[in-house]
Amino acid sequence: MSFDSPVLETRNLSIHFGGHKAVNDVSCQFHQGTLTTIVGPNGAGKTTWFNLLSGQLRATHGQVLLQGEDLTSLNAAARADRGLGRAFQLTNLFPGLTALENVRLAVASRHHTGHVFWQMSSRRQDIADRAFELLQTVSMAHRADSLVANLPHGDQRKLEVALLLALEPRVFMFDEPTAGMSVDEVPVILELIAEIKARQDKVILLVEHKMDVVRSLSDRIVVLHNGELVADGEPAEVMASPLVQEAYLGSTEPTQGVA
Ligand SMILES: Nc1ncnc2c1ncn2[C@@H]1O[C@H](COP(=O)(O)OP(=O)(O)OP(=O)(O)O)[C@@H](O)[C@H]1O
Repeated sequence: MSFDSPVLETRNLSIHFGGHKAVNDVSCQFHQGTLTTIVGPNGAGKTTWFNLLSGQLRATHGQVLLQGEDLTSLNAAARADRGLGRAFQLTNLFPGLTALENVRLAVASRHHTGHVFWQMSSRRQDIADRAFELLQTVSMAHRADSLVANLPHGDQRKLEVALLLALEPRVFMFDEPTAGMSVDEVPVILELIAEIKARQDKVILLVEHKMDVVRSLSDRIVVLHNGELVADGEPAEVMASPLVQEAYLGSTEPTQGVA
């Protein structure tokens, strides 16, 4: 593969529920070091398209390729193993474990650490150290021993990012990472995403309603409408398009609530 080859690609990706084309013929390429935000009105197909990428849903037709490998027939776990990492709005967290224990499990799973290795104290220390480091990365070290069930929503979302970082994916998929967060917490998550992007070695995909805050982060905006890709380009260009503002974003004010 050449340097310019896309890391992730969808080819004519589609899923039809009965006669309803929830995602229809979406072809897109994503390159290393880029952050793309996916927007569109409610029901446009954003989450369904994410589900098709991560393997929660199987395509009616079309393909998903990661670094040239066709993942279309693989399930979600196998795709995650290949490097497709998705934050799942808290469903990946174990509420009865502490924050640190959650991250430790993610670090151990990344390194396929089975029961025997888990017993080795040096290995266990490496995993614990890495887990604590990741908690620090998401500004959660002071919560290491808190039960996840007792954490505020914003802290749970930050923890979820730590879990994702632990898996060291090639592609990061964030579905509304700031949903339900307080005004104070939003910048923390955005800063984390900006840091991941700054490393220039990942692909980041974002579905996010708060376009005013993510616009500066995005290299590109893809607009879905009725399951189809209707605009794709640099943020300023896409957001300025009257077609996109009026027909697809439902507003002539591009700065608020457009996803
Ligand atoms: N399992 C399913 N069975 C039938 N229809 C579905 C299924 N999943 C999604 N849909 C339909 O597909 C369309 C796209 O839904 P999707 O949730 O992907 O939209 P979205 O752009 O993420 O919307 P929102 O911004 O409201 O989250 C909707 O019309 C939805 O009702």
